[in-house]
Amino acid sequence: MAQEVSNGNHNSSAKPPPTPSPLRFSKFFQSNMRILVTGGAGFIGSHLVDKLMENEKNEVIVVDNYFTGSKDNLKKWIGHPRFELIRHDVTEPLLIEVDQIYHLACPASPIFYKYNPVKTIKTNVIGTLNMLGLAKRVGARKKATWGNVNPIGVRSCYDEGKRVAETLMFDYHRQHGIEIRIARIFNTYGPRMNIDDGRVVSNFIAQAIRGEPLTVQAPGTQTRSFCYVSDMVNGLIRLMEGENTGPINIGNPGEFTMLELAENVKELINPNVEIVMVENTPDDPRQRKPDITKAKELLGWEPKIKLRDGLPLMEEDFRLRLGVPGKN
Ligand SMILES: NC(=O)c1ccc[n+]([C@@H]2O[C@H](COP(=O)([O-])OP(=O)(O)OC[C@H]3O[C@@H](n4cnc5c(N)ncnc54)[C@H](O)[C@@H]3O)[C@@H](O)[C@H]2O)c1
Ligand SMILES: O=C(O)[C@H]1O[C@H](OP(=O)(O)OP(=O)(O)OC[C@H]2O[C@@H](n3ccc(=O)[nH]c3=O)[C@H](O)[C@@H]2O)[C@H](O)[C@@H](O)[C@@H]1O
Repeated sequence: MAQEVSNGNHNSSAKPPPTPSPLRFSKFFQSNMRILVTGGAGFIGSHLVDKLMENEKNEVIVVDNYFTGSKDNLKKWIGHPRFELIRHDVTEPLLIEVDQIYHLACPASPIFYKYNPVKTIKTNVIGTLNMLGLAKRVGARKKATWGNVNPIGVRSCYDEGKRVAETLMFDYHRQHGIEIRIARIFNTYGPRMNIDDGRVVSNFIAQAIRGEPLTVQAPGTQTRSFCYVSDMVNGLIRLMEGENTGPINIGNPGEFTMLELAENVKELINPNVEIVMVENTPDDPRQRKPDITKAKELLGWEPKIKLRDGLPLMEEDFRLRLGVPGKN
C-alpha cells in the first residue's frame, strides 16, 4: 500500500482536517473487500470461495480456465450479486480491480500436471508473474502456494514452477513493496476432489464405493499427511488476514503409510474390498509430513479434523457423483 511521505515542513496556518461525515458508518459508505480467487473452480479454491462468501462484506471473483476445475463446484454462487466467474487463463494478463488475491490456479494432481508439463510450468511462472503484476498495479495483497525437488524429473514442472513462483513473490515484495503471503500446502482431501485424477484419497474412496480393489502403489510404506479441506481453507484465510508473509506450512501432521490409508478406507467405506499392490510412478516422495510449528505459533492455527473423521465426510459426495446409492 502506498503511503504519503511527510517532508517535515508543517504549515501551522494549514486548515484543520474536515470533520468526518456522520454517514461514514452507514452501510453505503463501507466498501466491500473484493477478493480474487484464481483456480476457484477447483477443489480447494471452491471450498475457499464458499467460506469467503459467508462474509457479507466480501465480493468474490473467480478466474479459472476449467482445465481441472468445474463450474459445478461453484453452482450455488452463480448469479449471486457478490459473486463473479470469469473464464480466463492466468498465463494471459488480467486487468481487474481487487483488494486481495488468492492465487491457486495450477493443476495439482500429478497425472494432470504431467499431462502438459510445459503448460504447468507456464501456469506457475507466467501465471504468478501476471498475478503479481496485477497486485502491483492495484496494491492488492497476494497469497500463493507451493508444493516440494529434482530439477529434471517428471514432477519438476510442478515442483520447480512452485519454487520460482515463491522467488517471484519475494522479489516483488522486496522490489515493489507488494504485500505477500506464502502458504506451503500439504496433501489435502475432501468432497469435490476430481474422481479420476489419480490422487490417492479420491482413488481409494471411489474404488471402495465401486467395490473395486484399492490400488496401493509399491512399496505401500511411503507416507503422506492428509489435511481435511475445511481445515486447509481456515489456515489459508488465517494466513491472509495475519501479518506474516510466510512461507508457512499448512497441513495436517498426522502421518500414514499408503497401506494404512487403504486399511482405513476399507474399514470405514467398504469392508468387502480387496487391497492390491500395483506399480508406482517415478520420483514418488517416500515421506511427507508438515512441521506446523510456525502455523501454530504465528497464526494460532492447527487442523481439527482427524483422517478417520474426514474420510466418511467424502462418501456422500462421491456416491452422488458416481451414481452409487448408499448402503442404507
Ligand atoms: N490438493 C492438494 O493436495 C495440494 C497440495 C499442494 C499444493 N496444492 C496447490 O493448491 C492449489 C489448488 O489445488 P487443488 O487441489 O484445488 O487443484 P485443482 O486442480 O482442483 O484446482 C486447480 C484449479 O486451477 C485451474 N487452473 C489450472 N490451470 C489454470 C490456468 N492456466 N489458468 C486458470 N486456471 C487454471 C483449474 O481449472 C482448477 O480449477 C494448486 O496451486 C496446487 O498446486 C494442492
Ligand atoms: O505438493 C505436491 O508435490 C503434490 O503432492 C500431492 O502429490 P502426491 O503426494 O504424490 O499425491 P497422490 O498422487 O495422491 O499420491 C500419494 C501417495 O499415494 C500413492 N498412491 C496413489 C494413487 C493410488 O491409487 N495408490 C497409491 O498408493 C502414491 O504412490 C503416493 O505415494 C498432491 O496430490 C498434489 O496436489 C500436490 O501438489
